[in-house]
Amino acid sequence: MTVLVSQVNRLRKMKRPVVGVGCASTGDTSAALSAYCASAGIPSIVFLPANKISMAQLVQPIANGAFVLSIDTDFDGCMKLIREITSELPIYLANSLNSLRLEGQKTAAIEILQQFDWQVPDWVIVPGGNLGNIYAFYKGFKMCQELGLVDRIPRLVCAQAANANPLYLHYKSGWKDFKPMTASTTFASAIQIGDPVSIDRAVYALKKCNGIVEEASEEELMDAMAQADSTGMFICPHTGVALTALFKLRNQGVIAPTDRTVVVSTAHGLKFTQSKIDYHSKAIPDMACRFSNPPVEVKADFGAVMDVLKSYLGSKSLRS
Ligand SMILES: N[C@@H](CCOP(=O)(O)O)C(=O)O
Repeated sequence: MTVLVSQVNRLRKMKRPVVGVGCASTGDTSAALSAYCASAGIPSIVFLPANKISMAQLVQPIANGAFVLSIDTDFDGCMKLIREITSELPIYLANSLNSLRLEGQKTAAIEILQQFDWQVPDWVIVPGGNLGNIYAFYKGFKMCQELGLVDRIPRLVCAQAANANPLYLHYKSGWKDFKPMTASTTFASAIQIGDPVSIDRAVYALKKCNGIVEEASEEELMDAMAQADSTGMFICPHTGVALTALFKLRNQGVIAPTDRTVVVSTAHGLKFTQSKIDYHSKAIPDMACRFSNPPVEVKADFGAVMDVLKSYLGSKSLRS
């Protein structure tokens, strides 16, 4: 996002008619846009689907002084509106159909290679909603290959929530006609997108790298998130979707035990505390919440606390 906002800053200094920068968002793009615009002193305008993003996501553009429109539609409806509005008003569109976003996003691929000392991973798994990221990763890896920094590129996996899986269905149909859909509610709310703007670029990227598309049910993604958190991470539900893809592809033998695999994590878990609390309280209808860790309620009494602790420690020593 800083690449795009820096460019807008430059355009404004050249007296080009850009009054503000706008985006439709499921919560993360809007946070980044409003922060960088606030820093640069540029007005930001964000279109958000009403009641479909977390409180922690909503508060960021509000706090950063963006003009926030909470619109009674889903992300795809917001996206359609912002495209129409930005073609009428001098507002610069910041969603990932803008190639400046992709230029910034592709640096994640370069960082992966650099952090692996230019050893190419075998697989990179990326959660997919509006689908700018999956194309940007391909573009970054391809650029490094063309520059001679690496001699091959990884196979990419795009991971979608089963409730918002137009790319997955397209892949499973053998890349026949793409059918946009109305995405259903998913805990992976940032990828609750049925009509992704970068569909053509994503398909191109996946074909070029012999890529795969996987999907995760609500239970699978929440279980994966809880399992990851129990190792000391604190991931978002979208990363849970990507981890599910890893589990599935390992189980199918597609990804081998020795394959070096990167799972891309796209948001901080603290943005999604409500769904984590609901999971650990087993408060999600029709979900077993197999890895839940509910808090134990106990009286403020020494004996009562000793009892629950002894029982807890006993279960631990039995296991070890
Ligand atoms: N998940 C995104 C959706 C918009 O995607 P973009 O990459 O086109 O900005 C968000 O957080 O808003």
